Amino acid sequence: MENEKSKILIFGGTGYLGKYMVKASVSMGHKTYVYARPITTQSSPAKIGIREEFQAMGVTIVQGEFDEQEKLVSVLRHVDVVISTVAYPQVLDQLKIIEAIKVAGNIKRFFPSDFGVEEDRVTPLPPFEAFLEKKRKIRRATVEAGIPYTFVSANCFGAYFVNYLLRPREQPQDISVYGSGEAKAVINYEEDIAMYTIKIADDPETCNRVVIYRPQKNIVTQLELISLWEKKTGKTFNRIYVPEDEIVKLSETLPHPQNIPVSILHSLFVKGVTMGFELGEDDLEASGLYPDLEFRTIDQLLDIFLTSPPDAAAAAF
Ligand SMILES: CCOC(=O)[C@H]1C[C@@H]1c1ccc(O)c(OC)c1
Repeated sequence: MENEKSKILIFGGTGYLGKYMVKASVSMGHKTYVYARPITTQSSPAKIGIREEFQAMGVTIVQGEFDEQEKLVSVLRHVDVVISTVAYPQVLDQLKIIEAIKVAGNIKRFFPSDFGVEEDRVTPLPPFEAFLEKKRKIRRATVEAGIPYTFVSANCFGAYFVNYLLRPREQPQDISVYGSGEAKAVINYEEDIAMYTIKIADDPETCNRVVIYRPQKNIVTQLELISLWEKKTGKTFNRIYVPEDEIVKLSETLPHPQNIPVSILHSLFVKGVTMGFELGEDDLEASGLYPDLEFRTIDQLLDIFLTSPPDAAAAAF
């Protein structure tokens, strides 16, 4: 039927953003599949638990590796849309997904694992540049393969960075401020990043486009974020400023991969790259696309932290 909801396959579905993506896909009525590495005796209880949770939600889990092309093609033939949220170490494995999509021939939209800064419009410190170069390689391979795509820049994951910057569970007296603390950053709650992505998946207007998630109310500086948190908690924090030249020095002296997160901090909160370019008339900005959908504001996200704080996480590099 024409307006039947797409069947969605998620790679990285048991990972940090992937879990939000799977839940959004199911809650928005899509038949949802997850391609995940086989469970082994080394698998963590959390990885096992999330699969049981997904199965209880009616998610179809297909266990396999990226180099099992026949299995990839077979599961691709059951779906319409592919969303990849694989972590950085698996970014280049997406070349195998692209090859399988070419063989399958039926995929109507592919979202490679972007979801951060708009990687084609930033020039960060070398360690982050090398990280983004791998993501750009996947974007170019997707276009080269003629696969219908949407490239998403969702900017800063809200729960991730509230935990990273404010460390609410530790209730610290001191909070680090990178650079002046006055650079603007775009911070979106992961649940909304997932919901908008699922909505975009079935929207023909967003095919072969870059979509930027930059709602006006979610643009904030570190100092504004800290002040808002002080107001909500009734606490005051010491701002411990980390000068830009110290951050740059760390990006040059720390061994790989520790030099990557410090370079990302520099881009996001010293240079303010998520607000580093004007949206042009060719750019699609998500918050204006669907009147029935709204991003939660930073204020609302901090309220969530007051009542049921999301767990802290650490990206893999
Ligand atoms: C400061 C530590 O940074 C991270 O842990 C990684 C997950 C952050 C990230 C990685 C890649 C990105 O493009 C991005 O854009 C906001 C953010």
